[in-house]
Formats: sequence, structure tokens, C-alpha cells
Amino acid sequence: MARAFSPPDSPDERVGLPGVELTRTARAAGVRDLLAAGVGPARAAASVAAALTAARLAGTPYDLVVSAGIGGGFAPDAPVGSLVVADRITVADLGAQTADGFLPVTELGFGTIHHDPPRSLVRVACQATGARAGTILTVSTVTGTAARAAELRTRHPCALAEGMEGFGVAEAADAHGTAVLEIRAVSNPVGPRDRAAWRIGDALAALTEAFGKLAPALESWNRHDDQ
Ligand SMILES: O=C(O)c1cccc(C(=O)CC[C@H]2O[C@@H](n3cnc4c(=O)[nH]cnc43)[C@H](O)[C@@H]2O)c1
Repeated sequence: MARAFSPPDSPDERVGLPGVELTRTARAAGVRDLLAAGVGPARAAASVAAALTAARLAGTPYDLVVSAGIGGGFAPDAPVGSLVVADRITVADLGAQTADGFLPVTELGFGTIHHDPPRSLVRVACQATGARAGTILTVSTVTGTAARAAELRTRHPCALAEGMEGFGVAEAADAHGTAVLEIRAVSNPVGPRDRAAWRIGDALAALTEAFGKLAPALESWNRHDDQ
């Protein structure tokens, strides 16, 4: 992803911190840290929380956390190769399965299941990249059947995509009061498992191109636009 940023003012630096390693890119516009957060919400939350805590203790807290990756897209709204920016980051499988269906943790009386990125940030990101805005679901188990895809869409009619990290990243950011954004490039349809349909290389290329446009646009984002 460092490739997506403008030419470096100084070489990228590897920064080892307790629990996480960053690639630090210094640009005229400021410092950006890249973090391979791992797969799944728990690992992603742990990695991002470590980076956020270290930055705060160093007296240089982050302004924004961006969760970027490939994901599954719900047909027909998010075809393979397209980009989705989350206007809502929702954990889809945190709760209890009952005889009467799934109950999210919030209906059990605790926790949270959504994080909403600042609206102005979502707008800026969509304008810069051409992404569609919608709910991105976070799942710990990749959807592999048409029945599960239909169930998720019924429970989350605004869902455009699913991934495995966004909600973990958002929980870590929320704990620090830091704004969060999620962007996914669609590598496969959400539905019956079909490895031949994956387009991971194309999705990563689309994500890299999008990041090249997103990074400068984020510089102009004014967090006070939403207040
Ligand atoms: O084995 C499978 O059937 C399968 C299908 C899709 C994705 C995977 C992964 O292991 C990908 C993990 C990685 O990529 C993101 N991702 C990409 N597509 C999806 C998806 O359809 N549903 C959820 N996550 C997806 C995910 O965020 C991970 O980082 C395996």
C-alpha cells in the first residue's frame, strides 16, 4: 500500500512496537503508518489497539484509522472489481443463535454491533475513489452458501460487502476516540464458495489505485464538517 502514496520525502521506516510492527511513510502532508493488521476481527483489533496506544503514549495520537482490504461483494450491487466504502461497519455474527433465529449482542443487553464513520469522511472517500457507500459486514466465518448470503442480506438490507476485520479495527479506534474509515475492493461474490471466481490480484490492484486517490483526499477532510 505504501506504493499508493506519493514519492517519499524520506525512505519508509520500519517501526517495531510492543505487539505490532509498522511501516512509517513520511510525506510532506504528514506521517502515515501502514500496518498489516492480520486476518479476522480479533487480530485486527489487537494490532490496531497496540499502534493507537503506542502513538498516544508517545504524544502523537492518530487523527484517523483506515481499514483497507479485499472483500466479498453482495450481488448485484457490489460486483467483483468494484469498491465499497462503509457508511456503517457492522459485526454480523456477534450474538447468540436461538431456536427463533440470531440475536445480536445488543439484544442480549450488552456490547455494540455498529460503528458509523463520519458522514463527511465517507463522502470524501466515495468522491475520490468512485466507491459506493453502504454497510460493510464483518464476519469471522466467510460466507460460503447462497442461503447464508440471503440471510445476511435480509438482516442487513444495506449491506454491500463483507470482510473479516473492519469491526475489530473500528472497536479499537472507538476505544481511543479516533475516527475510522473502511474501504474494500471486491475480490469475490458473497455466496456459494467458488474459488475459480476469486479475483484477488485485480481487487488488490483496484485497492492500490483507490488508495492513491484516497490518501490526498483525506488530507482535505475536515473532521468538524460533521459537527
Ligand atoms: O476459502 C474460502 O472460501 C474463502 C472465500 C473468500 C475469502 C477467503 C479468505 O480467507 C479471505 C480472507 C481475507 O480476505 C478478506 N475477504 C475476501 N473475501 C471475503 C469474503 O467473501 N468474506 C469475508 N472476507 C473476505 C477478509 O477480510 C480476509 O482478510 C476464503
